[in-house]
Amino acid sequence: ARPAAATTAAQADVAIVGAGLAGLVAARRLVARGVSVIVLEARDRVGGRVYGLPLGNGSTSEGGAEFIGPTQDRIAALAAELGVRTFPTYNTGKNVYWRNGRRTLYATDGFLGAVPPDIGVVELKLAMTRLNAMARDFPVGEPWRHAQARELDADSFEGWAHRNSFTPSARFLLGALIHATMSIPSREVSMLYMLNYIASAGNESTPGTVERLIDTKGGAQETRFVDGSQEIPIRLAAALGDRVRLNAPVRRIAVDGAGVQVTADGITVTARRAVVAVPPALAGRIDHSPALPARRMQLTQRYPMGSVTKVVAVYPTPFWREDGLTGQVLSDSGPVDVTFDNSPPSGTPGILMGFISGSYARGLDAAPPERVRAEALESFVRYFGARAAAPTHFAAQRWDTEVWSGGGPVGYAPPGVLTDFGSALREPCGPIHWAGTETAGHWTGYMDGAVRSGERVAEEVGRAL
Ligand SMILES: Cc1cc2nc3c(=O)[nH]c(=O)nc-3n(C[C@H](O)[C@H](O)[C@H](O)COP(=O)(O)OP(=O)(O)OC[C@H]3O[C@@H](n4cnc5c(N)ncnc54)[C@H](O)[C@@H]3O)c2cc1C
Repeated sequence: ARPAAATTAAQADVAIVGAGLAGLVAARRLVARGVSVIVLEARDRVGGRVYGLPLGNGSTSEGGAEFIGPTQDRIAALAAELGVRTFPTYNTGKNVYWRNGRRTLYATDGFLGAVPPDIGVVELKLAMTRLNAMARDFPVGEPWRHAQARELDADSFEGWAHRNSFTPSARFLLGALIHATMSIPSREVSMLYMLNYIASAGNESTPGTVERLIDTKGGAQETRFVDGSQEIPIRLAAALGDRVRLNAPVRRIAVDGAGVQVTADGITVTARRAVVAVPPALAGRIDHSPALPARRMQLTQRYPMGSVTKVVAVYPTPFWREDGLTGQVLSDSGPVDVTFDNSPPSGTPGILMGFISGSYARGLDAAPPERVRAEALESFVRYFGARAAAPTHFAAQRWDTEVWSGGGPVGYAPPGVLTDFGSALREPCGPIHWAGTETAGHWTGYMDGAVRSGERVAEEVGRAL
Protein backbone atom coordinates (compact mmCIF):
# COMPACT_ATOMS: atom_id res chain seq x y z
CA ALA A 1 0.00 0.00 0.00
CA ARG A 2 1.18 3.53 -0.71
CA PRO A 3 -0.34 6.97 -0.16
CA ALA A 4 -2.37 8.25 -3.09
CA ALA A 5 -0.60 10.83 -5.25
CA ALA A 6 -2.29 14.20 -5.84
CA THR A 7 -5.30 14.03 -8.21
CA THR A 8 -4.55 10.77 -9.96
CA ALA A 9 -7.05 9.37 -12.44
CA ALA A 10 -7.23 5.60 -12.38
CA GLN A 11 -9.29 2.84 -13.94
CA ALA A 12 -10.32 -0.59 -12.73
CA ASP A 13 -13.16 -3.04 -13.13
CA VAL A 14 -14.19 -2.45 -9.54
CA ALA A 15 -13.57 0.44 -7.14
CA ILE A 16 -13.74 -0.64 -3.50
CA VAL A 17 -14.39 1.89 -0.74
CA GLY A 18 -12.75 0.93 2.57
CA ALA A 19 -9.75 -1.27 3.39
CA GLY A 20 -11.24 -2.96 6.43
CA LEU A 21 -11.52 -6.74 6.39
CA ALA A 22 -14.64 -6.64 4.18
CA GLY A 23 -13.11 -4.41 1.49
CA LEU A 24 -9.78 -6.25 1.51
CA VAL A 25 -11.40 -9.69 1.30
CA ALA A 26 -13.65 -8.51 -1.54
CA ALA A 27 -10.55 -7.21 -3.35
CA ARG A 28 -8.63 -10.47 -2.81
CA ARG A 29 -11.53 -12.56 -4.11
CA LEU A 30 -12.10 -10.34 -7.15
CA VAL A 31 -8.41 -10.31 -8.06
CA ALA A 32 -8.42 -14.11 -7.82
CA ARG A 33 -11.21 -14.08 -10.44
CA GLY A 34 -9.08 -11.96 -12.76
CA VAL A 35 -10.98 -8.74 -12.00
CA SER A 36 -8.96 -5.51 -11.62
CA VAL A 37 -9.62 -3.51 -8.43
CA ILE A 38 -8.57 -0.35 -6.65
CA VAL A 39 -9.25 -0.07 -2.93
CA LEU A 40 -9.66 3.46 -1.59
CA GLU A 41 -9.00 3.81 2.13
CA ALA A 42 -9.58 7.03 4.07
CA ARG A 43 -7.08 6.34 6.84
CA ASP A 44 -3.30 6.14 6.63
CA ARG A 45 -3.55 2.46 7.57
CA VAL A 46 -5.60 -0.59 6.62
CA GLY A 47 -7.78 -2.68 8.94
CA GLY A 48 -10.49 -0.23 10.03
CA ARG A 49 -11.92 -1.59 13.29
CA VAL A 50 -9.01 -4.07 13.44
CA TYR A 51 -6.10 -2.12 14.87
CA GLY A 52 -2.90 -2.79 16.79
CA LEU A 53 -2.66 -0.16 19.53
CA PRO A 54 1.03 0.81 19.98
CA LEU A 55 2.42 0.09 23.45
CA GLY A 56 5.36 2.45 23.12
CA ASN A 57 8.04 -0.27 22.81
CA GLY A 58 7.43 -1.39 19.24
CA SER A 59 4.81 -3.96 20.22
CA THR A 60 1.04 -3.58 20.03
CA SER A 61 -2.10 -4.86 21.71
CA GLU A 62 -5.49 -5.05 20.03
CA GLY A 63 -7.30 -1.71 20.29
CA GLY A 64 -10.23 -3.02 18.26
CA ALA A 65 -11.33 -6.50 17.20
CA GLU A 66 -9.43 -9.27 18.90
CA PHE A 67 -11.16 -12.62 19.51
CA ILE A 68 -12.55 -15.36 17.31
CA GLY A 69 -14.41 -18.53 18.25
CA PRO A 70 -16.16 -21.69 17.08
CA THR A 71 -18.32 -21.44 13.91
CA GLN A 72 -16.42 -18.31 12.84
CA ASP A 73 -15.21 -20.42 9.95
CA ARG A 74 -14.43 -17.75 7.38
CA ILE A 75 -12.09 -15.62 9.51
CA ALA A 76 -10.41 -18.82 10.75
CA ALA A 77 -9.91 -20.07 7.17
CA LEU A 78 -8.56 -16.69 6.07
CA ALA A 79 -6.09 -16.52 8.97
CA ALA A 80 -4.87 -20.05 8.17
CA GLU A 81 -4.51 -19.15 4.50
CA LEU A 82 -2.43 -16.09 5.43
CA GLY A 83 -0.32 -18.01 7.93
CA VAL A 84 -1.57 -16.01 10.94
CA ARG A 85 -1.42 -18.37 13.91
CA THR A 86 -3.87 -18.50 16.80
CA PHE A 87 -3.66 -19.28 20.53
CA PRO A 88 -6.27 -19.76 23.26
CA THR A 89 -7.42 -16.71 25.22
CA TYR A 90 -6.08 -17.05 28.78
CA ASN A 91 -8.91 -18.70 30.67
CA THR A 92 -7.39 -20.59 33.61
CA GLY A 93 -8.72 -19.88 37.09
CA LYS A 94 -11.68 -17.91 38.30
CA ASN A 95 -13.57 -14.92 36.92
CA VAL A 96 -14.39 -11.87 39.01
CA TYR A 97 -18.02 -10.77 39.38
CA TRP A 98 -18.45 -7.31 40.90
CA ARG A 99 -21.97 -6.36 41.88
CA ASN A 100 -23.46 -4.04 44.51
CA GLY A 101 -19.95 -3.38 45.83
CA ARG A 102 -19.16 -7.08 46.40
CA ARG A 103 -16.41 -9.04 44.70
CA THR A 104 -17.24 -12.70 44.01
CA LEU A 105 -14.91 -15.19 42.37
CA TYR A 106 -16.43 -17.95 40.29
CA ALA A 107 -15.34 -20.84 38.08
CA THR A 108 -16.69 -20.91 34.52
CA ASP A 109 -16.42 -24.65 33.93
CA GLY A 110 -19.64 -25.44 35.80
CA PHE A 111 -23.22 -25.78 34.60
CA LEU A 112 -23.65 -21.99 34.36
CA GLY A 113 -20.66 -21.46 32.08
CA ALA A 114 -19.72 -17.77 31.91
CA VAL A 115 -22.88 -16.74 33.80
CA PRO A 116 -21.87 -15.46 37.27
CA PRO A 117 -23.56 -16.88 40.37
CA ASP A 118 -26.20 -14.39 41.46
CA ILE A 119 -29.73 -14.51 42.87
CA GLY A 120 -31.27 -14.08 39.43
CA VAL A 121 -29.40 -16.80 37.54
CA VAL A 122 -32.30 -19.24 37.30
CA GLU A 123 -34.39 -16.49 35.79
CA LEU A 124 -31.52 -15.50 33.57
CA LYS A 125 -31.00 -19.08 32.38
CA LEU A 126 -34.71 -19.30 31.58
CA ALA A 127 -34.55 -16.05 29.61
CA MET A 128 -31.47 -17.33 27.74
CA THR A 129 -33.31 -20.58 26.92
CA ARG A 130 -36.19 -18.50 25.57
CA LEU A 131 -33.84 -16.34 23.52
CA ASN A 132 -32.09 -19.40 22.08
CA ALA A 133 -35.44 -20.96 21.19
CA MET A 134 -36.58 -17.73 19.48
CA ALA A 135 -33.27 -17.56 17.59
CA ARG A 136 -33.69 -21.10 16.24
CA ASP A 137 -35.11 -21.30 12.72
CA PHE A 138 -34.63 -17.55 12.47
CA PRO A 139 -34.16 -16.05 8.98
CA VAL A 140 -30.49 -15.18 9.70
CA GLY A 141 -29.45 -12.04 7.86
CA GLU A 142 -33.04 -11.31 6.82
CA PRO A 143 -34.78 -10.52 10.12
CA TRP A 144 -37.45 -8.48 8.28
CA ARG A 145 -38.75 -11.81 6.91
CA HIS A 146 -39.55 -13.17 10.40
CA ALA A 147 -43.27 -13.93 10.86
CA GLN A 148 -43.42 -11.62 13.93
CA ALA A 149 -40.96 -9.08 12.55
CA ARG A 150 -43.16 -6.07 13.18
CA GLU A 151 -43.96 -6.86 16.83
CA LEU A 152 -40.39 -7.86 17.65
CA ASP A 153 -39.04 -4.75 15.95
CA ALA A 154 -41.40 -2.50 17.92
CA ASP A 155 -39.70 -3.71 21.13
CA SER A 156 -36.30 -2.87 22.58
CA PHE A 157 -34.22 -5.64 24.10
CA GLU A 158 -34.69 -3.94 27.48
CA GLY A 159 -38.46 -3.95 27.02
CA TRP A 160 -38.42 -7.69 26.36
CA ALA A 161 -35.94 -8.36 29.18
CA HIS A 162 -38.06 -6.49 31.72
CA ARG A 163 -41.15 -8.47 30.80
CA ASN A 164 -39.19 -11.73 31.00
CA SER A 165 -37.29 -11.20 34.27
CA PHE A 166 -38.10 -9.72 37.64
CA THR A 167 -35.10 -9.81 39.94
CA PRO A 168 -32.73 -6.84 39.66
CA SER A 169 -29.80 -9.22 39.14
CA ALA A 170 -31.40 -11.05 36.18
CA ARG A 171 -32.26 -7.68 34.67
CA PHE A 172 -28.72 -6.46 35.25
CA LEU A 173 -27.25 -9.59 33.64
CA LEU A 174 -29.56 -9.39 30.61
CA GLY A 175 -28.56 -5.74 30.16
CA ALA A 176 -24.91 -6.75 30.57
CA LEU A 177 -25.34 -9.21 27.71
CA ILE A 178 -26.02 -6.28 25.39
CA HIS A 179 -23.54 -3.92 27.05
CA ALA A 180 -20.71 -6.44 26.77
CA THR A 181 -21.39 -7.44 23.17
CA MET A 182 -22.69 -4.20 21.59
CA SER A 183 -21.38 -1.43 23.88
CA ILE A 184 -24.81 0.20 24.20
CA PRO A 185 -27.60 0.27 26.81
CA SER A 186 -30.13 -2.43 25.94
CA ARG A 187 -32.98 0.09 25.63
CA GLU A 188 -31.38 1.40 22.41
CA VAL A 189 -31.50 -1.78 20.34
CA SER A 190 -34.38 -3.52 18.59
CA MET A 191 -35.42 -6.94 19.91
CA LEU A 192 -35.65 -8.13 16.31
CA TYR A 193 -32.07 -6.98 15.72
CA MET A 194 -30.84 -8.80 18.86
CA LEU A 195 -32.59 -12.04 17.95
CA ASN A 196 -30.91 -11.88 14.56
CA TYR A 197 -27.59 -11.17 16.31
CA ILE A 198 -28.02 -14.25 18.51
CA ALA A 199 -29.18 -16.38 15.57
CA SER A 200 -26.20 -15.23 13.55
CA ALA A 201 -23.74 -16.50 16.20
CA GLY A 202 -23.42 -19.82 14.42
CA ASN A 203 -22.88 -21.14 10.92
CA GLU A 204 -24.84 -22.83 8.16
CA SER A 205 -25.18 -26.05 10.21
CA THR A 206 -25.04 -24.78 13.82
CA PRO A 207 -27.75 -22.45 15.16
CA GLY A 208 -26.54 -19.38 17.04
CA THR A 209 -26.92 -19.14 20.81
CA VAL A 210 -26.45 -16.55 23.54
CA GLU A 211 -23.74 -18.74 25.06
CA ARG A 212 -21.70 -18.69 21.86
CA LEU A 213 -21.77 -14.87 21.98
CA ILE A 214 -20.72 -14.45 25.61
CA ASP A 215 -18.51 -17.44 26.45
CA THR A 216 -14.75 -17.56 26.31
CA LYS A 217 -14.37 -21.36 26.11
CA GLY A 218 -16.69 -22.53 23.36
CA GLY A 219 -17.67 -18.96 22.47
CA ALA A 220 -16.69 -15.86 20.52
CA GLN A 221 -13.83 -15.00 22.93
CA GLU A 222 -12.10 -18.41 22.76
CA THR A 223 -9.12 -17.66 20.52
CA ARG A 224 -6.66 -14.87 19.77
CA PHE A 225 -4.09 -14.23 17.04
CA VAL A 226 -0.35 -14.51 17.65
CA ASP A 227 1.12 -11.02 16.95
CA GLY A 228 -2.39 -9.57 17.00
CA SER A 229 -5.45 -9.51 14.73
CA GLN A 230 -4.08 -6.62 12.65
CA GLU A 231 -1.71 -9.13 11.02
CA ILE A 232 -4.68 -10.25 8.90
CA PRO A 233 -5.49 -6.92 7.18
CA ILE A 234 -1.77 -6.10 6.95
CA ARG A 235 -1.07 -9.34 5.06
CA LEU A 236 -4.16 -8.98 2.88
CA ALA A 237 -3.05 -5.46 1.90
CA ALA A 238 0.54 -6.54 1.28
CA ALA A 239 -0.67 -9.13 -1.22
CA LEU A 240 -2.81 -6.49 -2.98
CA GLY A 241 0.18 -4.13 -3.27
CA ASP A 242 -0.53 -0.74 -4.81
CA ARG A 243 -4.11 -1.67 -5.58
CA VAL A 244 -4.69 -0.28 -2.06
CA ARG A 245 -4.53 3.52 -1.83
CA LEU A 246 -4.28 5.06 1.64
CA ASN A 247 -5.25 8.60 2.67
CA ALA A 248 -7.98 8.49 0.05
CA PRO A 249 -11.35 9.25 1.71
CA VAL A 250 -14.12 8.74 -0.84
CA ARG A 251 -16.38 11.80 -1.07
CA ARG A 252 -18.59 11.10 -4.04
CA ILE A 253 -19.87 8.30 -6.26
CA ALA A 254 -21.38 9.24 -9.62
CA VAL A 255 -23.17 6.70 -11.77
CA ASP A 256 -23.61 7.12 -15.50
CA GLY A 257 -24.36 4.81 -18.40
CA ALA A 258 -20.76 3.58 -18.57
CA GLY A 259 -20.36 2.72 -14.89
CA VAL A 260 -19.21 4.60 -11.81
CA GLN A 261 -16.85 7.40 -11.02
CA VAL A 262 -15.56 7.26 -7.47
CA THR A 263 -13.96 10.47 -6.26
CA ALA A 264 -11.61 10.42 -3.31
CA ASP A 265 -9.15 13.01 -2.02
CA GLY A 266 -6.27 12.85 -4.51
CA ILE A 267 -7.69 10.19 -6.81
CA THR A 268 -10.68 9.53 -9.04
CA VAL A 269 -11.38 5.96 -10.11
CA THR A 270 -13.49 5.13 -13.13
CA ALA A 271 -14.90 1.63 -12.82
CA ARG A 272 -17.69 -0.64 -13.97
CA ARG A 273 -18.90 -1.34 -10.42
CA ALA A 274 -18.31 0.02 -6.92
CA VAL A 275 -18.27 -1.83 -3.61
CA VAL A 276 -18.87 0.28 -0.51
CA ALA A 277 -17.39 -1.65 2.42
CA VAL A 278 -17.91 0.80 5.28
CA PRO A 279 -20.50 0.87 8.12
CA PRO A 280 -23.90 2.22 6.97
CA ALA A 281 -23.62 5.41 9.03
CA LEU A 282 -20.37 6.29 7.23
CA ALA A 283 -21.70 5.23 3.83
CA GLY A 284 -24.37 7.88 4.40
CA ARG A 285 -21.71 10.58 4.34
CA ILE A 286 -20.72 9.85 0.72
CA ASP A 287 -22.47 12.05 -1.89
CA HIS A 288 -24.23 10.23 -4.69
CA SER A 289 -25.21 11.33 -8.15
CA PRO A 290 -27.94 10.56 -8.97
CA ALA A 291 -29.31 10.36 -5.44
CA LEU A 292 -29.68 6.86 -3.99
CA PRO A 293 -33.14 5.35 -3.56
CA ALA A 294 -34.88 6.88 -0.54
CA ARG A 295 -34.93 3.61 1.43
CA ARG A 296 -31.14 3.34 1.24
CA MET A 297 -30.59 7.00 2.19
CA GLN A 298 -33.00 6.68 5.10
CA LEU A 299 -31.41 3.44 6.29
CA THR A 300 -28.04 5.16 6.61
CA GLN A 301 -29.72 7.82 8.80
CA ARG A 302 -30.96 5.09 11.14
CA TYR A 303 -28.01 2.76 11.77
CA PRO A 304 -25.87 4.20 14.60
CA MET A 305 -22.56 2.90 15.94
CA GLY A 306 -22.08 1.87 19.59
CA SER A 307 -19.92 3.77 22.10
CA VAL A 308 -16.72 2.01 23.07
CA THR A 309 -13.20 2.66 24.32
CA LYS A 310 -10.71 -0.14 24.86
CA VAL A 311 -7.97 0.36 27.45
CA VAL A 312 -4.84 -1.73 28.05
CA ALA A 313 -2.52 -1.66 31.04
CA VAL A 314 0.87 -3.36 30.81
CA TYR A 315 2.60 -4.96 33.84
CA PRO A 316 5.93 -6.83 34.15
CA THR A 317 3.97 -10.06 34.78
CA PRO A 318 0.31 -11.13 34.68
CA PHE A 319 0.13 -11.04 38.50
CA TRP A 320 -3.59 -11.92 38.56
CA ARG A 321 -2.70 -15.40 37.27
CA GLU A 322 -0.72 -16.03 40.49
CA ASP A 323 -3.93 -15.19 42.36
CA GLY A 324 -5.77 -17.89 40.41
CA LEU A 325 -7.67 -15.43 38.23
CA THR A 326 -8.43 -15.55 34.51
CA GLY A 327 -8.30 -11.77 34.23
CA GLN A 328 -11.96 -11.76 33.16
CA VAL A 329 -14.43 -9.50 34.95
CA LEU A 330 -18.10 -8.65 34.73
CA SER A 331 -19.10 -5.66 36.82
CA ASP A 332 -22.01 -3.33 37.53
CA SER A 333 -19.60 -0.45 38.13
CA GLY A 334 -17.63 1.46 35.56
CA PRO A 335 -16.02 2.86 33.80
CA VAL A 336 -14.37 -0.50 33.01
CA ASP A 337 -17.03 -3.19 33.43
CA VAL A 338 -15.62 -6.05 31.34
CA THR A 339 -11.96 -7.15 31.26
CA PHE A 340 -9.73 -9.80 29.68
CA ASP A 341 -6.13 -10.97 29.99
CA ASN A 342 -4.52 -9.55 26.85
CA SER A 343 -1.01 -10.87 27.50
CA PRO A 344 0.87 -12.31 24.52
CA PRO A 345 1.19 -16.13 24.23
CA SER A 346 4.43 -16.09 26.30
CA GLY A 347 2.58 -14.40 29.20
CA THR A 348 5.18 -11.61 29.32
CA PRO A 349 4.44 -8.80 29.75
CA GLY A 350 1.13 -9.10 31.55
CA ILE A 351 -1.57 -7.06 29.86
CA LEU A 352 -5.00 -6.30 31.24
CA MET A 353 -7.58 -5.10 28.73
CA GLY A 354 -10.79 -3.34 29.71
CA PHE A 355 -13.88 -2.16 27.86
CA ILE A 356 -15.44 1.22 28.62
CA SER A 357 -18.84 0.93 26.98
CA GLY A 358 -22.18 2.65 26.49
CA SER A 359 -23.03 5.22 29.14
CA TYR A 360 -19.60 4.86 30.79
CA ALA A 361 -17.94 5.84 27.50
CA ARG A 362 -20.37 8.72 27.04
CA GLY A 363 -19.76 9.85 30.64
CA LEU A 364 -16.06 10.25 29.87
CA ASP A 365 -16.74 12.09 26.63
CA ALA A 366 -15.01 15.30 27.65
CA ALA A 367 -12.54 13.70 30.07
CA PRO A 368 -8.85 14.36 29.46
CA PRO A 369 -6.68 11.24 28.90
CA GLU A 370 -5.26 11.40 32.47
CA ARG A 371 -8.75 11.05 33.90
CA VAL A 372 -9.62 8.11 31.65
CA ARG A 373 -6.38 6.45 32.78
CA ALA A 374 -7.00 7.19 36.48
CA GLU A 375 -10.59 5.92 36.39
CA ALA A 376 -9.75 2.82 34.35
CA LEU A 377 -6.93 1.92 36.76
CA GLU A 378 -9.27 2.46 39.69
CA SER A 379 -11.56 -0.14 38.09
CA PHE A 380 -8.64 -2.56 37.63
CA VAL A 381 -7.59 -2.11 41.30
CA ARG A 382 -11.15 -2.84 42.42
CA TYR A 383 -11.08 -6.16 40.56
CA PHE A 384 -7.42 -7.24 40.83
CA GLY A 385 -5.96 -5.44 43.84
CA ALA A 386 -3.38 -2.73 44.46
CA ARG A 387 -0.79 -4.12 42.05
CA ALA A 388 -3.00 -3.02 39.16
CA ALA A 389 -2.46 0.65 40.13
CA ALA A 390 1.00 1.00 38.61
CA PRO A 391 1.30 -0.33 35.06
CA THR A 392 4.51 0.25 33.12
CA HIS A 393 2.37 1.47 30.22
CA PHE A 394 -1.24 2.46 29.68
CA ALA A 395 -3.05 3.09 26.40
CA ALA A 396 -6.64 3.79 25.39
CA GLN A 397 -8.31 3.45 22.02
CA ARG A 398 -11.49 5.44 21.77
CA TRP A 399 -13.72 4.57 18.79
CA ASP A 400 -16.48 7.19 18.95
CA THR A 401 -14.02 9.94 18.03
CA GLU A 402 -12.58 7.97 15.12
CA VAL A 403 -13.88 9.91 12.11
CA TRP A 404 -13.65 6.82 9.86
CA SER A 405 -15.44 4.47 12.27
CA GLY A 406 -17.91 6.69 14.11
CA GLY A 407 -17.98 4.31 17.08
CA GLY A 408 -17.98 0.59 17.62
CA PRO A 409 -17.97 -2.30 17.75
CA VAL A 410 -20.78 -2.33 15.23
CA GLY A 411 -23.62 -0.41 13.58
CA TYR A 412 -26.96 -1.70 14.93
CA ALA A 413 -30.68 -1.18 14.40
CA PRO A 414 -32.76 0.68 16.99
CA PRO A 415 -36.43 -0.37 17.20
CA GLY A 416 -38.50 0.10 14.06
CA VAL A 417 -35.68 0.27 11.53
CA LEU A 418 -35.22 -3.29 10.23
CA THR A 419 -38.81 -3.96 9.17
CA ASP A 420 -39.01 -1.01 6.76
CA PHE A 421 -35.37 -0.42 5.84
CA GLY A 422 -33.44 -3.63 6.61
CA SER A 423 -33.37 -5.05 3.12
CA ALA A 424 -31.64 -1.86 1.90
CA LEU A 425 -28.55 -2.97 3.87
CA ARG A 426 -27.42 -5.29 1.08
CA GLU A 427 -29.60 -4.62 -1.97
CA PRO A 428 -27.33 -3.18 -4.69
CA CYS A 429 -28.22 0.27 -6.05
CA GLY A 430 -27.48 -0.13 -9.75
CA PRO A 431 -23.71 -0.72 -10.05
CA ILE A 432 -23.11 0.06 -6.34
CA HIS A 433 -22.81 -2.95 -4.01
CA TRP A 434 -22.69 -2.96 -0.22
CA ALA A 435 -20.39 -4.92 2.09
CA GLY A 436 -19.15 -4.70 5.68
CA THR A 437 -19.93 -6.74 8.78
CA GLU A 438 -23.28 -4.93 9.16
CA THR A 439 -24.43 -6.60 5.92
CA ALA A 440 -23.43 -10.13 6.97
CA GLY A 441 -25.68 -13.07 7.71
CA HIS A 442 -23.68 -15.24 10.13
CA TRP A 443 -21.54 -13.37 12.67
CA THR A 444 -22.74 -9.92 11.75
CA GLY A 445 -20.84 -7.46 13.94
CA TYR A 446 -17.72 -9.61 14.02
CA MET A 447 -14.56 -10.02 11.91
CA ASP A 448 -16.05 -13.26 10.62
CA GLY A 449 -19.12 -11.37 9.37
CA ALA A 450 -16.86 -8.81 7.67
CA VAL A 451 -15.01 -11.62 5.86
CA ARG A 452 -18.27 -13.32 4.88
CA SER A 453 -19.62 -10.02 3.53
CA GLY A 454 -16.46 -9.50 1.44
CA GLU A 455 -16.79 -13.00 0.00
CA ARG A 456 -20.50 -12.52 -0.73
CA VAL A 457 -20.02 -9.16 -2.45
CA ALA A 458 -17.15 -10.47 -4.60
CA GLU A 459 -19.46 -13.25 -5.77
CA GLU A 460 -22.27 -10.76 -6.40
CA VAL A 461 -20.05 -8.35 -8.36
CA GLY A 462 -18.27 -11.17 -10.19
CA ARG A 463 -21.64 -12.39 -11.47
CA ALA A 464 -22.74 -8.88 -12.46
CA LEU A 465 -19.61 -7.91 -14.43
C1 LIG B 1 -13.40 -2.10 20.38
C2 LIG B 1 -13.84 -3.14 19.40
C3 LIG B 1 -13.75 -4.47 19.75
C4 LIG B 1 -14.12 -5.46 18.85
N1 LIG B 1 -13.93 -6.76 19.20
C5 LIG B 1 -14.14 -7.74 18.28
C6 LIG B 1 -13.71 -9.06 18.54
O1 LIG B 1 -13.11 -9.36 19.58
N2 LIG B 1 -13.95 -10.00 17.59
C7 LIG B 1 -14.55 -9.69 16.39
O2 LIG B 1 -14.71 -10.59 15.56
N3 LIG B 1 -14.95 -8.43 16.13
C8 LIG B 1 -14.74 -7.45 17.03
N4 LIG B 1 -15.07 -6.16 16.74
C9 LIG B 1 -15.83 -5.87 15.49
C10 LIG B 1 -14.92 -5.89 14.25
O3 LIG B 1 -13.89 -4.97 14.43
C11 LIG B 1 -15.71 -5.52 13.01
O4 LIG B 1 -16.84 -6.34 12.88
C12 LIG B 1 -14.91 -5.65 11.70
O5 LIG B 1 -13.57 -5.29 11.86
C13 LIG B 1 -15.59 -4.80 10.64
O6 LIG B 1 -14.89 -4.85 9.41
P1 LIG B 1 -15.45 -4.07 8.17
O7 LIG B 1 -14.48 -4.25 7.07
O8 LIG B 1 -16.86 -4.45 7.95
O9 LIG B 1 -15.51 -2.52 8.61
P2 LIG B 1 -14.34 -1.54 9.07
O10 LIG B 1 -13.29 -2.27 9.81
O11 LIG B 1 -14.99 -0.41 9.77
O12 LIG B 1 -13.69 -1.03 7.70
C14 LIG B 1 -14.20 0.05 6.98
C15 LIG B 1 -13.02 0.80 6.37
O13 LIG B 1 -13.52 1.84 5.54
C16 LIG B 1 -12.78 3.02 5.77
N5 LIG B 1 -13.67 4.13 5.37
C17 LIG B 1 -14.76 4.61 6.00
N6 LIG B 1 -15.33 5.60 5.27
C18 LIG B 1 -14.58 5.73 4.15
C19 LIG B 1 -14.64 6.57 3.01
N7 LIG B 1 -15.60 7.50 2.85
N8 LIG B 1 -13.68 6.45 2.05
C20 LIG B 1 -12.69 5.52 2.17
N9 LIG B 1 -12.58 4.70 3.24
C21 LIG B 1 -13.52 4.81 4.22
C22 LIG B 1 -12.42 2.97 7.22
O14 LIG B 1 -11.29 3.76 7.50
C23 LIG B 1 -12.14 1.48 7.41
O15 LIG B 1 -10.80 1.16 7.15
C24 LIG B 1 -14.66 -5.12 17.59
C25 LIG B 1 -14.74 -3.77 17.23
C26 LIG B 1 -14.33 -2.78 18.12
C27 LIG B 1 -14.41 -1.35 17.70
